[in-house]
Amino acid sequence: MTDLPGIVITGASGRMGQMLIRTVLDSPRARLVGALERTGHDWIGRDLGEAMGGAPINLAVTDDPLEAFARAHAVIDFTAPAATVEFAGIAAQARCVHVIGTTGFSDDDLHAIGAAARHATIIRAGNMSLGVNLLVQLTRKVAAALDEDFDIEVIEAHHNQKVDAPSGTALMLGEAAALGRGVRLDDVSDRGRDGITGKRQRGHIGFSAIRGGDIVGEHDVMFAATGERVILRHIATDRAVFARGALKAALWGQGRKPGEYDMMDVLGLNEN
Ligand SMILES: NC(=O)C1=CN([C@@H]2O[C@H](COP(=O)(O)OP(=O)(O)OC[C@H]3O[C@@H](n4cnc5c(N)ncnc54)[C@H](O)[C@@H]3O)[C@@H](O)[C@H]2O)C=CC1
Ligand SMILES: O=C(O)C1=N[C@H](C(=O)O)C[C@H](O)C1
Repeated sequence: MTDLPGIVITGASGRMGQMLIRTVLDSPRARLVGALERTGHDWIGRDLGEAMGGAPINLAVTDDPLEAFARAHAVIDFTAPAATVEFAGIAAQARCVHVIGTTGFSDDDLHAIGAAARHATIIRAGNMSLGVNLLVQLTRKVAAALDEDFDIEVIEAHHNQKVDAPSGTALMLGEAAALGRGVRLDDVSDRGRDGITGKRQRGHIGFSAIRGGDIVGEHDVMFAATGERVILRHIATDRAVFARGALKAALWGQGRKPGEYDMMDVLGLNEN
């Protein structure tokens, strides 16, 4: 039992944090060794099981990442960009695998994470579900097969608490479409259309974001031509799909050499 990889969950009280804690506690392949929340949060110092509304599990929620990461083999982190950048440096010092599900990073944030990955095993993906990672591959293939007569639009829908747009998944899908077309997403991306936008430009990739209620996560990639449309779609109805993927990544990362990996590596979906 004690030989099982020890996992720390950051953002313990969050939507994903709680799902991840349940997933690790239910797993026969890992053990939960820490739960982290931000300083000042009312869960700090409380027993995690009780804070989640159940029986005590003899594990207190902490706000000290140094102390928590020191006893972990992996940290699973679905929090916010600033926190994740800080955790990347600390996880690298502690020599534990850092699984990053957080989205909404700036270019500077991504640069800092890349620097940490010189000394640490980091697995980062805007979506950890098997279905979305398959959809990414399909998107690249369809974009390569259909020419610019097909306008590409990425449409995503999420719950009303989400703070970033486009979603991390939408950006993964946009990158895949751009790769399939042999262009850079930055050169063809259309975001935030409003007002007199002018006609759509041929070859551009558009993004639209819907926010409402408790939508877990829905993504369409539309290829729209004159007279026909192809639509690739993924609908997540349960956050467990992300948590299972993240735990799989944490276990896959054990003993792996330092570097930045993604879920394609974990799932064996990378193609030559
Ligand atoms: N890659 C994937 O498969 C998925 C990614 N996400 C992403 O995960 C992130 C979190 O999503 P949710 O759980 O819905 O958000 P949430 O707002 O419910 O949870 C975030 C938690 O992080 C905590 N936190 C913030 N700063 C912290 C710090 N410095 N130390 C410790 N804890 C800190 C907050 O207090 C909160 O409890 C978002 O960026 C979201 O887009 C969400 C679902 C799937
Ligand atoms: O914030 C969320 O909830 C989700 N975020 C990820 C994203 O930005 O794509 C993954 C999933 O869609 C849920």
